[in-house]
Amino acid sequence: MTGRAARPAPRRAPRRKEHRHERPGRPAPGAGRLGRPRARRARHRRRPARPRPRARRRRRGRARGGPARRPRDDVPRGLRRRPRCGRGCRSGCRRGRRAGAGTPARRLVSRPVAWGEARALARSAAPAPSTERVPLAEALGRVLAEPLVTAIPLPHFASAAMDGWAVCGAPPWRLRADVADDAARPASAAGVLAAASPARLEPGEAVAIVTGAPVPPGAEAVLRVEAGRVDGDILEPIGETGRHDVEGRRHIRPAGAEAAIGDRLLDAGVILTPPRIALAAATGADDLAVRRRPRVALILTGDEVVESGVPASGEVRDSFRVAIPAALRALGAEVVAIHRVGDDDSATRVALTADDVDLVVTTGGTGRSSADHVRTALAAEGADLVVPGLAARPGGPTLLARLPGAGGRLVLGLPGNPLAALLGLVALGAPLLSAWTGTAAASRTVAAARALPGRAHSTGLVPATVVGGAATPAAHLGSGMLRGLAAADVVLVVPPAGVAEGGSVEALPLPWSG
Ligand SMILES: Nc1nc2c(c(=O)[nH]1)N[C@H]1C(S)=C(S)[C@@H](COP(=O)(O)OP(=O)(O)OC[C@H]3O[C@@H](n4cnc5c(N)ncnc54)[C@H](O)[C@@H]3O)O[C@H]1N2
Ligand code: MOO
Repeated sequence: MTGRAARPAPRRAPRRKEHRHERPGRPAPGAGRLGRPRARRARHRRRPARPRPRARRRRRGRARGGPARRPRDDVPRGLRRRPRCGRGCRSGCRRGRRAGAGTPARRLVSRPVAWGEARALARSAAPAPSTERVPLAEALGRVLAEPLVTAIPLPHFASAAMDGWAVCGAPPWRLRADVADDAARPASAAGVLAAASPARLEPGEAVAIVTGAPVPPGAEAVLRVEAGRVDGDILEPIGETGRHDVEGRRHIRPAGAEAAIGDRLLDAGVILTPPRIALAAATGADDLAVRRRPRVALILTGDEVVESGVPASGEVRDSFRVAIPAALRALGAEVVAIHRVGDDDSATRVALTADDVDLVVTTGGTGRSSADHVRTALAAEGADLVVPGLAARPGGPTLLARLPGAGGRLVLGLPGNPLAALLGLVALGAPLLSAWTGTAAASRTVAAARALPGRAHSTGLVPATVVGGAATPAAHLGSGMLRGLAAADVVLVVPPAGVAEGGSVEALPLPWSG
């Protein structure tokens, strides 16, 4: 799947996985003693004739400082590590297995779930959206839970759109002495309201006014200050501009021009952007009903992962601690706790239930080697697999599980390979969280700029750029890479049959591209 063969010797305690599919005497090219097994690719090869001696496994376990392996009997039957494939493969393939009677089907069947079904399962796993009220200052990016209906007209009084004079009838006008220039300038909203009932203008009268101030009843236009000339108490328009202001009855904003009382200004389910928050403020709102954000704990796994600086040979710089919380936030969730656990079963179990959260997201460790603990930890906690794996590449090992207990906390298990993890988030995290926060799951159709080959039995997830409605796959799309996704606008969903050049293909939005 990925170029994981050549992992050089690490500086710190290295991460090692069992080479379950390696043929004895034929090490993967480039794989040193500490190399990750290239042989993971060989899903259906036969097991080695002679399994690794027990003593060696124990030594390796101690060297990594990890706990002794959990006794098999602690692990529910459905998720035990044991040969699953009729051909002796132990990679998790369930070919040739028969489901045992009386055990929940989802636990037994770890066959990857087809794309559409997996997304539907993720949507239906979400609880109904719930609501909270937040001040406008905290509403940015939140999902509006109730329509915004205005209780006042917008604007709620007729006002001047320009600095100048409110005029009534034909020029010349007599400037009313009762209101001086400065007196017309409201010092505050209260000033505007206090000035809201100036005396009625009669034909042939004008009064000085500033932008935003209430126009007196009877005003027919505002003559801009640069388009009028005052001589004593007589006001006249200057040239074409002045005549245009007056004859066009310009520069008065009538009350209710934007909205009448009771107008629905925003629908429930929209994301609150700066102009939407400003619109809510204009109606007089101080807070808004928004969908509660699911609270998320993030668990980063992997002994080899380092979180700062340039990684030494054999170390891998963490790609997720910052990126995944940001992506989850864009999807409407909030990461409230982050745990780093090594390749350690009991630490993974502890982290799964450590926080008071609605959802746990894990990264890495979704495989079935001795260094991967997400599935065994879930099994030991009695979790039910909602989506055991995805018939899609990259991101195939992505899983969705539910822990037992009153809350039925969900766990989204993302693969460790960076592209696979982020696409797993798009694949299952996006539908889960869009149902959870009650937002519309958006996708569109684009044309394939070139033929997109399909892959038997699985959906291809292809980051692509879109220009003029035509999508071109990005370069650098290896499962362990990030350049392609960093350059992409969308993710194409390529069915197993592939897509011909010019054919239509579904394009999923990237959560972070708004
Ligand atoms: N025998 C098989 N081997 C593999 C299969 C398979 O079906 N059979 N599937 C492959 C696929 S596809 C994927 S994807 C990976 C998933 O592996 P895991 O989820 O167990 O992830 P790890 O093994 O822990 O790590 C994989 C890779 O990702 C790197 N990693 C982990 N965490 C981070 C991080 N925070 N930041 C950056 N990179 C990270 C890790 O160092 C590894 O290089 O399994 C295949 N194998
Ligand atoms: O490396 Mo895996 O398919 O890409 O999830």
